[in-house]
Amino acid sequence: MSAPLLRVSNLTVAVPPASRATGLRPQRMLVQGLNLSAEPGQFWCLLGPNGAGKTQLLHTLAGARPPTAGEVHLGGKPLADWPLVEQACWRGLVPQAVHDAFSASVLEVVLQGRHPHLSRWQWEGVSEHAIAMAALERVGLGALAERDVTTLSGGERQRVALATVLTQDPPLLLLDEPLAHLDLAQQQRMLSLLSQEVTGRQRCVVMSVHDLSLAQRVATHVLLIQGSGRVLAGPVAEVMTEPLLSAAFGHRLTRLEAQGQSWWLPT
Ligand SMILES: Nc1ncnc2c1ncn2[C@@H]1O[C@H](COP(=O)(O)OP(=O)(O)OP(=O)(O)O)[C@@H](O)[C@H]1O
Repeated sequence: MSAPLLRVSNLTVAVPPASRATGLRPQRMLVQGLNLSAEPGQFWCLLGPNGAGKTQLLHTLAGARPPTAGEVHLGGKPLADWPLVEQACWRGLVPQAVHDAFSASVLEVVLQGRHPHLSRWQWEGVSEHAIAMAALERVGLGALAERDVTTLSGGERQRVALATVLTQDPPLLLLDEPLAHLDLAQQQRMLSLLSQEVTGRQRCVVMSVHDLSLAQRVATHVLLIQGSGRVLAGPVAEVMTEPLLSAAFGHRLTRLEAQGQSWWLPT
């Protein structure tokens, strides 16, 4: 049997204590003892209140910060054993916000997604341009290919970040609130695009999101950060229940069924 795409064993993610006057206090546990396996064709939504640890967990899964304890395996190999360039062929991370320090065209930025696939001195060629342009068309920004990326709106920049990870085309996509700046129509468009990647191309997505109704629509599996290091990981029907979500968010949440879909409302 082949190794899972992503395997997390006994993972702990902790940050320094919240208050400065706590020199001797232990670290604050965001995630403690997490185990999970994620496979191609699965769409994981990462849920939890503000400050719960979604970003820290995604960055740990991406290898952008070391685990406090435990291990992350990618394709059967510890993350730390992957050379960085090969790691980038396996997983892509779209951070919550991107700050562009320099002017560059939108196409140049999206083309960076191909860099892990090129050898050290190789320039992007016709096929790299075609892949990058196709990704830009998919996010509806083909017409902005020549625009300076620093002139984009927040929602446009977020779609450029998605086009970049589509151009990178890793089997595992780690996305930190990729819908946050998008209007309702663009949210639907990007979600169906990501679902196509999962169901049509057997990619695996792990995406943090605050809109529970959107999560319910696409998730096959859910990671729910419950506080004090507890994280529940499992199939969507087992984790997205009224008692579990209400307890995690500290507010009563109700699921309504309408138009063949589930809608989550605070009550
Ligand atoms: N270097 C650090 N030192 C101390 N605390 C930190 C550090 N980095 C992150 N934190 C804290 O860790 C917690 C988790 O942060 P994280 O960004 O992962 O939350 P999140 O679930 O993504 O929140 P949001 O929904 O608001 O984006 C927060 O309380 C944050 O203040």
